[in-house]
Amino acid sequence: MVLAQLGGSISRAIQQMSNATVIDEKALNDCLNEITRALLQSDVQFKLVRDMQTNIKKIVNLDDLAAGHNKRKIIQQAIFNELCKMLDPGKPSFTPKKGKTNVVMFVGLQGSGKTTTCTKYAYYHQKKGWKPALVCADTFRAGAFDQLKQNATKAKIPFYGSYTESDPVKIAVEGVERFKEENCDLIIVDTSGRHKQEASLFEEMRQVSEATRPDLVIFVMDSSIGQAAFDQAQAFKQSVAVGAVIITKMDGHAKGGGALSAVAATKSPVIFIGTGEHMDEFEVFDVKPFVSRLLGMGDLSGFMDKIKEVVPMDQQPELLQKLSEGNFTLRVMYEQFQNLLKMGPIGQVFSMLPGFSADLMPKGHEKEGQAKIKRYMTMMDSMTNQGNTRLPVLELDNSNPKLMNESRMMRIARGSGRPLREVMELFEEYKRIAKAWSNMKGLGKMAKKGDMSSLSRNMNAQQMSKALPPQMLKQFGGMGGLQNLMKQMGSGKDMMGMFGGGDK
Ligand SMILES: Nc1nc2c(ncn2[C@@H]2O[C@H](COP(=O)(O)OP(=O)(O)OP(=O)(O)O)[C@@H](O)[C@H]2O)c(=O)[nH]1
Repeated sequence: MVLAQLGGSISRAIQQMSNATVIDEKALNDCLNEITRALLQSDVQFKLVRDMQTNIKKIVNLDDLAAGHNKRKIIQQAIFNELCKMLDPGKPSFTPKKGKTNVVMFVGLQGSGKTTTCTKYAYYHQKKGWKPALVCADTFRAGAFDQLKQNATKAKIPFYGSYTESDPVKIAVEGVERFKEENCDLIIVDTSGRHKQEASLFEEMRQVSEATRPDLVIFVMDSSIGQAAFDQAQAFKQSVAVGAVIITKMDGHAKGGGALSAVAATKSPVIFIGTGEHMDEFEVFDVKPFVSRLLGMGDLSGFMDKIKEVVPMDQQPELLQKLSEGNFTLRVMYEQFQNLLKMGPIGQVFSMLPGFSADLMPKGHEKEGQAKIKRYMTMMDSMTNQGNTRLPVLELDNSNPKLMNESRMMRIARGSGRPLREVMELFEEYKRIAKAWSNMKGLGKMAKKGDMSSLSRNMNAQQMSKALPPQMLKQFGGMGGLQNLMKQMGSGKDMMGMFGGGDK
């Protein structure tokens, strides 16, 4: 069961309980049993699930709730809170301070994605203006240094390691010293992984940790680890002071419930998740939006954050303005293509913008996607604009598709050296994106005002579902999830409303 299915099962259990004529002990028990089953099937540790059930029962004392109390909402709130609690140990992890020396050590089993994650972590911070550096203290796996070196070179991050030295402690100390001298503010030490928990791995890890005195130890865990997650995470925690967890391969078909167990075992928060093999397939992990999404309640603020992340700062107000006007000219499309190309694989995120479907930059076919976009841009370079024509109509700034008659298309094809068929394809693509864009008009206006709750007042779920790109709608848990989210926004007060619905 992948996490999305887990969310679906929990939401269904809540829904079933809500459909009961009276919410009594039996309805509550049925609901909790259903949730327990779903969590266990997702590899969440038995004890955690049992504790969750007990806690909910303690909070929701049906006998004490006077008539008129909204029992359903109280139960729903309790479930939401308990899930958040499972993922949130209650104290934040150490946060590296920019400009100061921070040493961060990565630990985990072999193949968990540790080396890849070290580079992702470095790259993430580098993009935010940090000066990261990578030290390869993995002398166990032949090729580990080459892998780190390759990744680091690609991301232009300084690295340190050795082909001949076999003592990981020595390499770690030398590397950390070197980068301290070079004033790097984030020194990342990658350590060896082994096939399974073994004494020598833990001893080596402990020695590296003792010698380098890291400010933070991050435990990297593959999301497919299953029920073994709790014991494994705990074993690492007992040897070194694990302070944070990163879960990798969340893009796969793993059950993912092990994440919940790892948090409990290490009492450390999940700080990032890995969502692919690429350097930037790496996301900051936030508990509440994650649980909201898990329960199919969507994460609208996440969408707006993503716009902020992918669109350059100086273009954001302009983009929101254009979104709110719904006036999608070819020039707007050209500019967004430019952004998309600059971002490379992160362009996946961009596909959350209206119309910019994943088809434009399909996962695993980014190169082809980029080539197509470049071809489109070459053709658009041959369109009339202020710089290259004295004609009264500037094709690039026009949003009327009727303007593009055959003679114009032929001229563009000739000018760009591309076949007419491709120019026609470009216009089809443009019309499709422009339509999706115009549907977003309302959302753009509200986003500009910063008033998300007005969404529910001004748009119904049906309109909204049309306005959203399909993959985003999916993320909200489809039409049902969107309805729930909008109800919550309607009440706008607290998380309780997220589950929507009338009183019982
Ligand atoms: N799909 C997917 N693959 C990932 C992710 N993170 C890492 N990988 C892949 O997992 C495999 C193992 O990753 P490594 O970084 O070599 O693992 P490691 O834990 O450093 O292994 P050792 O150095 O042997 O301990 C590689 O093929 C990575 O590309 C992720 O988030 N998603």
